[in-house]
Amino acid sequence: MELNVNLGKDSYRILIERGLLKRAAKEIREIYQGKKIAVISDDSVYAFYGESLLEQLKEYWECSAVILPHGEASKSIDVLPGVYAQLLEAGISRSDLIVALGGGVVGDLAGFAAATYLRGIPFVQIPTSLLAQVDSSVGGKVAVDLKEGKNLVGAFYQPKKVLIDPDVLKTLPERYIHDGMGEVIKYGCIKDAELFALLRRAGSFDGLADHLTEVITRCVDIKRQVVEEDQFDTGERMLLNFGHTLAHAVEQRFAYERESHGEAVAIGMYQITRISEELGLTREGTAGEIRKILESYGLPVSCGVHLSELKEAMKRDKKNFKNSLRLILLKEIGESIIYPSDLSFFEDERMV
Ligand SMILES: NC(=O)c1ccc[n+]([C@@H]2O[C@H](COP(=O)([O-])OP(=O)(O)OC[C@H]3O[C@@H](n4cnc5c(N)ncnc54)[C@H](O)[C@@H]3O)[C@@H](O)[C@H]2O)c1
Ligand SMILES: O=C(O)C(=O)C[C@@H](O)[C@H](O)[C@H](O)COP(=O)(O)O
Ligand SMILES: [Zn+2]
Repeated sequence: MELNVNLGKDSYRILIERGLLKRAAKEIREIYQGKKIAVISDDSVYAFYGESLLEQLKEYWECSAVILPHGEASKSIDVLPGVYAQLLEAGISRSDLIVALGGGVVGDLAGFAAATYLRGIPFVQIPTSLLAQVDSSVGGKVAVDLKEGKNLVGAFYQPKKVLIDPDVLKTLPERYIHDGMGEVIKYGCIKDAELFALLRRAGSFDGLADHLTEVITRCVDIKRQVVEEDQFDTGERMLLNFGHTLAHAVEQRFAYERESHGEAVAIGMYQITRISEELGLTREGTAGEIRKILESYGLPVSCGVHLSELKEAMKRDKKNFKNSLRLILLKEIGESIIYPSDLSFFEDERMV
């Protein structure tokens, strides 16, 4: 399966195919004929796929590897100087290439390093987690976290190609299968009632086995369309942030150590829909449907925190405009809207 992201001079192809990782070098050769490649990965992913990828790449290029500890802590601004130093040490120049091999943490960090090192060098995404395959590897949002909030330093910087091999999900720990399903369910909620129904029928990730490539493709295709329409997040693209105003605040509240991103998005989607349904902004019964599907895919819907504890972080949401929050709400499953509001939408004493 092949999709083309049409963004003028920043256009690129996304390939989705089982076994694709085994011919990554051939695919990269189609867009890159330079001298050196630096692969950025994390220790867990590298242990499974790093050496065999480097072996392939070494047939054509001089290769080096930057290997970070796995986990969200590696997506910190404090990690960047070490990454830049290793790129310099390997002699990576503007005409060389970075390959991001890993989940969303690696993809976001390596993409931001690529956007900023020497004022920008090209990069390729090889996403290995479900979340990265359905969401983070596409669209060019690259970023690092600050202790004050998620993704607060970043750029819009598109990859030159995205290589998605669903076979690598066989080694993904169960927690991160669930985590990725948070974003998959998000796509159903905001834009694709049919996808939501398919997920509900399948009932669990194992039940989706026969549809996995189709589900990944469907999510990526929604993201492609949205990004083509609004690359820089000034309108339509904000819909992809459904659940994220609360999610990012929950992640920050526990210093990125407790809820994973997909878990926090699950909590955010359910809780904001619960409130908007109470306010009569969302069709009755929607929050219950979201809760049911999230739970069936092993995701949480609450985290035992008062909304008052999340407000400082929500003030830093990137969608905020002139002191007003822009919330993403559902009218019903499959139809989302941008709803201008303020912090009074979130009652201090409510527990989420
Ligand atoms: N840029 C975007 O548009 C975008 C979209 C969604 C999420 N994100 C970001 O993505 C990050 C979360 O990404 P994630 O959920 O992939 O987390 P992650 O990158 O930490 O990966 C999860 C865990 O799975 C391991 N792993 C990954 N692939 C594996 C594989 N195939 N086999 C074995 N282990 C594997 C990793 O080592 C890690 O321990 C968050 O920082 C979030 O903000 C960005
Ligand atoms: O691509 C987008 O746009 C998204 O909002 C996708 C989100 O799933 C993702 O978590 C993104 O990184 C959030 O962006 P942010 O601008 O809220 O930091
Ligand atoms: Zn997200």
